[in-house]
Amino acid sequence: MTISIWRYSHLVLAIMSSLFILIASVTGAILAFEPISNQIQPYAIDGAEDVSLAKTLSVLQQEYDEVFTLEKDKNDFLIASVITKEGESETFYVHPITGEKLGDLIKKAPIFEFATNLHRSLFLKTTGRVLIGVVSFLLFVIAVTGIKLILKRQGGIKRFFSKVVKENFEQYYHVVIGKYALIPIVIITLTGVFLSLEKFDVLPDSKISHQYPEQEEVEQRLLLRDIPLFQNTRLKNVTHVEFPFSDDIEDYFTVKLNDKELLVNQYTGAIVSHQDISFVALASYWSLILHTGQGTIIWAIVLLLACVAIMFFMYSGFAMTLRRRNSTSKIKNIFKKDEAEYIILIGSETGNTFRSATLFYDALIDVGHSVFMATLNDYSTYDKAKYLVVFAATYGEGEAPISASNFVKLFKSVKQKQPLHYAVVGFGSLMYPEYCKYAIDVDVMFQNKTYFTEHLPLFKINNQSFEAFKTWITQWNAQTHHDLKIKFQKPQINLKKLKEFKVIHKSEPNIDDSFLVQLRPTKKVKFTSGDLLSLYPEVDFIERQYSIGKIEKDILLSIKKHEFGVCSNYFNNLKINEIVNAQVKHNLDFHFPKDAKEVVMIANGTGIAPFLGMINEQRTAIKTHLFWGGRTKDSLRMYETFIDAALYKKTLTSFEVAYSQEQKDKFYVQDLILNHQELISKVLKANGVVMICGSVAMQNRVLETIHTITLKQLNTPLSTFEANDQLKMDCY
Ligand SMILES: Cc1cc2nc3c(=O)[nH]c(=O)nc-3n(C[C@H](O)[C@H](O)[C@H](O)COP(=O)(O)O)c2cc1C
Repeated sequence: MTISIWRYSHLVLAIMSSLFILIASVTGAILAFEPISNQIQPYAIDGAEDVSLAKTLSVLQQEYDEVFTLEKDKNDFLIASVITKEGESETFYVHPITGEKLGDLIKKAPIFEFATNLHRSLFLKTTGRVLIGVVSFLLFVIAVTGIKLILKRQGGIKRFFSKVVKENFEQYYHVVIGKYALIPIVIITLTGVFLSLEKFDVLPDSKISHQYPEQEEVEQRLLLRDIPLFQNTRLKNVTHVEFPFSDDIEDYFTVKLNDKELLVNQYTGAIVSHQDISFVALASYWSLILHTGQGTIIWAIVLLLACVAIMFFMYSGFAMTLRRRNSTSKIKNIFKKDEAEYIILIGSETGNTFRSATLFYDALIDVGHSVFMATLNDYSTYDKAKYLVVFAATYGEGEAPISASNFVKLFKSVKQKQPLHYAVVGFGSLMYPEYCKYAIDVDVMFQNKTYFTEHLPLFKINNQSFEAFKTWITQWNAQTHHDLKIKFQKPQINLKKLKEFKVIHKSEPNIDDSFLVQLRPTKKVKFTSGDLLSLYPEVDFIERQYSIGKIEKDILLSIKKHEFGVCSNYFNNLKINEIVNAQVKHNLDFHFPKDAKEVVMIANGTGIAPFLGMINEQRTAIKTHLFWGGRTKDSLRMYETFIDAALYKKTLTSFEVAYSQEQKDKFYVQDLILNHQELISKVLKANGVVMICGSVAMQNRVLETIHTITLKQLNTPLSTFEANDQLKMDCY
């Protein structure tokens, strides 16, 4: 619930101030170019910072008839105001060592002039300045609530920079960019507020006033270069020097340094008055630098990127809100709650779970069932229902998502009139210690009510995996004797992107109907083991993906033939030298981790293909262990040459196999993992990586086993290793 409050404030403030934030960020981005373009002007002199004030002042005195001021501008260039030997009064950039004129003062370009006015006051003078000040403050609050939301999402400060789960483009980049841009945005907005307050004289007065003690007349005047203060002061500490107005002993040099202002007797060089610059003046100085990027190209670039990030946040934030609204308001039931045989109830916070629920709803409707879909918060009695299916995400720390916030209460008070079959599908993320906790709680609630009978055991889905969802549909079909077809959106295929691959080898299907295909690209194609090969059969142009093992320059695929499988039969009927049109999709998250010390690979069935490539490709000294689960010894045969070659080359350290059908008691790859728990915990503890490829059912069992192992051996939940990017999975 707390998450919703933070998200709500974040959104409401963003909507309220969106137009102004847009103006401020666009103009801010333009203005960030001003310090950059100034800095590339040739007025900065190498080593000038360490030149003594004595040197510069005396050279100016020699070169010009009279000197009024020497000051550093916002770009850290030195400016002198003088009367030249020709009697001209001039102000220009000056060389600190030779005293020569370097150039005329930079004039502000009209675009920067315009952008500055719009940025500061929207051309509305005081009203505009107040508005911008308020918007700056609102943006500060938005950034702070954003940081709070990221902390909640990532699971605390320690995990702030750890991996972000990608559910969709906008959500992913909103969080990823947010992690890096929010701190600069907090700085920009706070300094913006400060600068606004300063303009309205709200801050304590920071003006310096000196006491002027009476000075005794002296006969001799020290040369400028002999005045100790000037000798000991480097230009880097000076901001402004004003020469005495006349030769009167009571007219002084006024020297402004970074942290103080001094009056210096022009005859004796004595410091007549010394005043420290106030905290407010110092804060004002730094606010201006941090807000405008004056004098530093790097910070100006950071400011520019932060402004661009704000514009992206506006787009992605609103896109996410629209998506959330669309998915929740999309429920358009054909049947009323008391007419339907199937009831689908959804618990979702950000709307993604609605996607799977809607696909299931459509599939049931397509085969002629009466279905009613609602949120868990709308839980009620259902007169004709026989099945109740819950799709529930988990939020906070194992808590209910917003559309299920009231469900527990309702469940206690609503009594169903007839017995119902139930199934719960949990949506969560392995990044969180309380993986799918809310769905687990809901499942237990059903178990404890006598009028509910379990139709399917609780099924957990990690990161909205579509492959896992399809596995659940297969289980549903088997249990219910349905043939539900999930209609997923056809990805847009660009036929031009398809490449040609020649068939080099194809094995005959083995005892499990699995076979190997070796393909060679006809032209140069970049790929590595773990990438995916996408095919779009002409029947439906629906994408089918296969995990690639790279053997030399060829692609090795391991494919299981399904009786009516379009693609698997297509592959099985291929002849040597035939051409396959397909596209390589890079799967960066499933590449071999070249910087890990030790790697454990776990696969079942055809999931071994990418690992066959990795163990043969790998040339580093990374210890690599492969665990594989298959049905019988015959199942392994076609992979043996690759495994033996890798063991011989020592690119594979160990290979362990679990056969489910070779002995009386079934033995699966997860049992094998349990038998090697010391190795698993040792690898994870040493920052090693565990890679899993194969069926979703195997993946779930293996993850449960590893979770038990890490809890027992390392007292750490699996989520810690997932957040640390030590788990790489590609399951289907
Ligand atoms: C702040 C936050 C907290 C989360 N907490 C958990 C959690 O405790 N357990 C879990 O399994 N998933 C957790 N998740 C992951 C969500 O359940 C997962 O992203 C889900 O797919 C979101 O579905 P929805 O878009 O329908 O709300 C959390 C996500 C966020 C952003």
